[in-house]
Amino acid sequence: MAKSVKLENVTKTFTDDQRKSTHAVDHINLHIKEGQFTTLLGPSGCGKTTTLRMIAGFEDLSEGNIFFGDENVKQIPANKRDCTMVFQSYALFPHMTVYDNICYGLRLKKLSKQEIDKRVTPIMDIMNLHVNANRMPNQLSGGQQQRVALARALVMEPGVLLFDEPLSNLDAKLRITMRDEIRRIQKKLGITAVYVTHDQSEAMSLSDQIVVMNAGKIEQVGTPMEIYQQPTSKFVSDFIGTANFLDGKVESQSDDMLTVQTKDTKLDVYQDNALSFREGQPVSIVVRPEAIIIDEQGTEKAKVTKSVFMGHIQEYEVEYGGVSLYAIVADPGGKKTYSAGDEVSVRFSQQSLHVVPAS
Ligand SMILES: Nc1ncnc2c1ncn2[C@@H]1O[C@H](COP(=O)(O)OP(=O)(O)OP(=O)(O)O)[C@@H](O)[C@H]1O
Repeated sequence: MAKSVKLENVTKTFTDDQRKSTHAVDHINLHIKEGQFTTLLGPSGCGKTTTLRMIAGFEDLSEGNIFFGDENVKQIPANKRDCTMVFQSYALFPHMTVYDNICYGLRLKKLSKQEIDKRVTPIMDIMNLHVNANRMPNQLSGGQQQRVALARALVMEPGVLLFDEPLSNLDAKLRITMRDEIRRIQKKLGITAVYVTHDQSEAMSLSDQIVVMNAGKIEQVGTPMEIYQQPTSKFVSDFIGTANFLDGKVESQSDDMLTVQTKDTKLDVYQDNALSFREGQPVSIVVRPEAIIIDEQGTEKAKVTKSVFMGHIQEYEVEYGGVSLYAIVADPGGKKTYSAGDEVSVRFSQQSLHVVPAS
């Protein structure tokens, strides 16, 4: 049965031979609801794998507690925890057939042959693995091997399913197919999933909840849309999607509206997340590339420095008030396009602007 996962003040400090300490994970708190797909996302070294390994029980906690449902699992060894991990390296047994690999954990649990068949057959159906049942892992493609690894984890019916960058050894196209498959099966079976990746598009497409980590701490937790549209820091805005920043100071605020004075202009920005600001505070306006309207009708003058036709979009770089802005125009066919050197004006689609603290 799917279980919730709660991390309470979880900390991991590694100490090397020279007694130098690394705070890999630094007092994090997180709640993952049962049946939810949560992704830990962040740059290399931010602590995502260490967090996942602590949930799995492969790594002891330096401080804090981890709960599966109401049960504190801190003292429970990995092989006794109600969770299974799918690894980047597949970790299949090379001398066993696909079927035997998938059954391995159930045989260890001493389930009868009928019980094993009852669990394995539907999973092999879902994952389209029957044709390969008698093959050895080295006779399979990378994608097929990862499917076997996933099936082997699923038949255990774990309370929590953990994924450590499971798709990073696959080519780009197969990664997309497999991630769709993982999401479909996770939803169908209602499993609680915790997934580690540094690939933002993977995180966006898979997750109910994204946890953005930076230097051992959690920067922000939210749905993919919240993380993209209402980032709470420059780090998150820059890490998820592409962001331009216009620096300025809060001039005034009322209810859900902030007026920000930048070097060249004054912009009103809706602010609908938990951040609060004071007048005079240095801030940055996050401007997504698709929020920039380029034409000749506005008063804010800019100069095109780069223009690239990409088929479905036109990419621009424009020089505006000493800042280089990256802009994209969707569906450029039929719209006027501009070339490097053209004088244009820029406007910003107000709905897509967002304010974060300057640092
Ligand atoms: N066994 C260890 N001993 C010492 N330091 C470690 C150990 N494992 C991880 N670290 C350090 O802890 C920090 C977090 O590492 P972690 O592997 O959790 O990051 P990550 O976000 O998963 O990175 P990546 O995407 O590169 O795998 C890093 O600074 C790393 O060097």
